[in-house]
Amino acid sequence: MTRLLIIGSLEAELGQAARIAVSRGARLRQADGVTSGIAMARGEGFDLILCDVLHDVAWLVSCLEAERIACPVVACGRNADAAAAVRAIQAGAKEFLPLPPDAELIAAMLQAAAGEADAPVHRDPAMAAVLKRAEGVARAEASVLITGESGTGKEVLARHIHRHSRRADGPFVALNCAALPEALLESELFGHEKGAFSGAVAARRGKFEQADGGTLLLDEIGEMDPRLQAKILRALQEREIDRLGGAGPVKVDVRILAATNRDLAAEVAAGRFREDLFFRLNVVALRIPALRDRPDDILPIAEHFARRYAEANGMPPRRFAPAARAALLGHAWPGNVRELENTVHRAVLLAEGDEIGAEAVELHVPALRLSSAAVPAEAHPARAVGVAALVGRRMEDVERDLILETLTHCLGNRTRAAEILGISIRTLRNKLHEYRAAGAPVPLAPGQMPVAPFPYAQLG
Ligand SMILES: Nc1ncnc2c1ncn2[C@@H]1O[C@H](COP(=O)(O)OP(=O)(O)OP(=O)(O)O)[C@@H](O)[C@H]1O
Repeated sequence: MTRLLIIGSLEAELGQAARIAVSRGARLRQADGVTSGIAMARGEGFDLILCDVLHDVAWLVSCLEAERIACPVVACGRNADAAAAVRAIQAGAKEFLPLPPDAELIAAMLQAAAGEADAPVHRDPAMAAVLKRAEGVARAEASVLITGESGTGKEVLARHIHRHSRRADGPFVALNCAALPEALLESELFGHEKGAFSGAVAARRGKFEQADGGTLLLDEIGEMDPRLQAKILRALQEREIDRLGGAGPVKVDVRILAATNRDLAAEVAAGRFREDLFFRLNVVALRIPALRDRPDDILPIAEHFARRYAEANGMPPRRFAPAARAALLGHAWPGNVRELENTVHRAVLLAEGDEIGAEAVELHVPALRLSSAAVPAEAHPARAVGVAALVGRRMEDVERDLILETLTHCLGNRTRAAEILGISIRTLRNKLHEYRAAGAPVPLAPGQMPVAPFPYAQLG
């Protein structure tokens, strides 16, 4: 069920939108203004916020960002209000919904917000077996530990489990445990009272409370520090949590799914992960195979994304030419489905003609394999590589591989890659020039067209 917050008066057209949303199964809350809307969003989780452009959409988006409340905002307004629509999109709204509302458009929006479009696409027997097992355990209440390389679809599988569970009508809440420093992660998980620490200007419910009656996915759980691991264990055992600065425990009814690309058993053996929490989470274990180990999935998933990105860019759907299919099938996909998605997205934009040809399918040589025989294949992608695996390699090779891999991850976006790497754009460009001169494949910048004969041979 999609949890929808409407900011604006429900009289007239917005009320019509609300009725359509409810008839499509959304759970609706309404706020009269941005301030009361933010207060609600702090307390409960929403999948989508619909905000009338009569209110300050830019302020709404920046408040959500400042409070790290991840929720897409769709602005809506009367048809004639084109300037307001442009302003809303510039302010960070995901889309603009013209009023009076179109029922199909609202249905599509709700579906996208609920992540329903991302039901796992599959054809390979290896993946079918994982999904069958997942559906089998979905209706139980046990915790599930989902493992797999980065980008294999662990979150997609977690949503699938939620949808097949008895909690399907409750919220699905996901939190990436690696994305926040420890102190923030703690208040994000358990919430805090007003004044619990400097900067806690208002009380806030944590993810556990937001997920009450539903499912909480703790992504990248292997990155969580031991003190928080102990708190998670207590939440699992006692079914209650303590808000930071709170007066007493709060009961929560949450099913926990955990995901990691690490080998948690090895982390336990190394003393970095609590054994008791591991056993508690690992009641059911699901391992998603790497994409290269389920080759029959490659084309169906590629076709799925080709359709989706053509539609999103207002282009007609096109098929892959035989040579493009062969190229997709022949690649090792170290970045798994995420890499395939990015590759297809780019191919849809680059392809000219009636079919998507091989020249539009840019496959990056897996950076970590460029130079080193010392790094085992399963050590890819870079995030999964322990420092020990790098021993024996030259510093400048590791640096080059890291830079190229980061750039690939950012779809060639130099600014973003430099930001992630913590270097200046100028340094990045200089290095890319060097690599290109040495014959390494440098990913194109977005919008940069490849020149024959070698699509990567571009200025950095
Ligand atoms: N079977 C699939 N069908 C359709 N889309 C998929 C499938 N598997 C993954 N995706 C898409 O690939 C991308 C990566 O998936 P997801 O975020 O679930 O991976 P992950 O394993 O959780 O990654 P990470 O380890 O980085 O957290 C997402 O955009 C997701 O929608």
